[in-house]
Amino acid sequence: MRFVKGHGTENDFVILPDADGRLELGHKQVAALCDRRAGIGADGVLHVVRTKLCAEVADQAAEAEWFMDYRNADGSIAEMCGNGVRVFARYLVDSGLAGAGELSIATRDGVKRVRLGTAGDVSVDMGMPRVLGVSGVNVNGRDYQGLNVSVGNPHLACVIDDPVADLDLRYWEPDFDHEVYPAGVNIELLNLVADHTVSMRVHERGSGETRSCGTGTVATAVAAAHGIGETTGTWTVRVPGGTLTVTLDERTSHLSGPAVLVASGDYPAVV
Ligand SMILES: N[C@@H](CCC[C@H](N)C(=O)O)C(=O)O
Repeated sequence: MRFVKGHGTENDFVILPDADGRLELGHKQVAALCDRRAGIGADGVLHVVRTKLCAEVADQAAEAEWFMDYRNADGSIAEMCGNGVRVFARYLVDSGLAGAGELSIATRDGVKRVRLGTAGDVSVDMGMPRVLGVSGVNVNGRDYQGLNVSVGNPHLACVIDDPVADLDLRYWEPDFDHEVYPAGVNIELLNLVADHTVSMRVHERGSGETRSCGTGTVATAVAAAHGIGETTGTWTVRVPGGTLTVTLDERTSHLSGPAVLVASGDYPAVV
């Protein structure tokens, strides 16, 4: 099975080209591919398949030839992945499946418009994030409150006073409100570190702590802006794997940053 490996600010993905929709990807297969010791290793899988072949998104086929069928490292399915869609676009262009410049990609959260810049950056129109209320989470005995933000997928973004760099999240099993988040949640913990600049750590649903999360940085920007009484503006979000830029306006949000392909090869079998 052919694969390509890529990442966006070290949120890393196994890309599986499957133009004709022949691959049958189950939870176990995805988890085996993403295993960092026994597999290729990644935070998730980007299955590249023609939109018209997938019933769940076939209505997007007129606008977007390719569907980003995203899976978390544990094999679970998510609606959207902000870094994933940027890496997916990089793959389509570098492999000749799409022309450079702007392109549309089908996702479970609808068609996303992506633009490849000349300096290696990839930007995506993430749509209008929705603030759904407030909720709480316990981190190693400390209770934090945050904003419940939908960026197509669910987030709890908490502005906290404790420095995020000092948090020990190695054995953390997020303790969140299951009535608010019946399908699980991605949790962002953030500090304001300068004007419109935040440091963020994230625990992703289905993948654990990752070094970056695109939808998470959008939720983070929304929560940070909310904390200072704003709803629009440009935010720099520092994550363990690099830096992303989020712009919020009255209609939508944009996410921008690097997206690179680092390896390709043949994987012997999908177990
Ligand atoms: N890393 C992604 C988000 C991937 C999906 C998430 N774990 C979920 O289950 O909702 C991003 O860059 O947005």
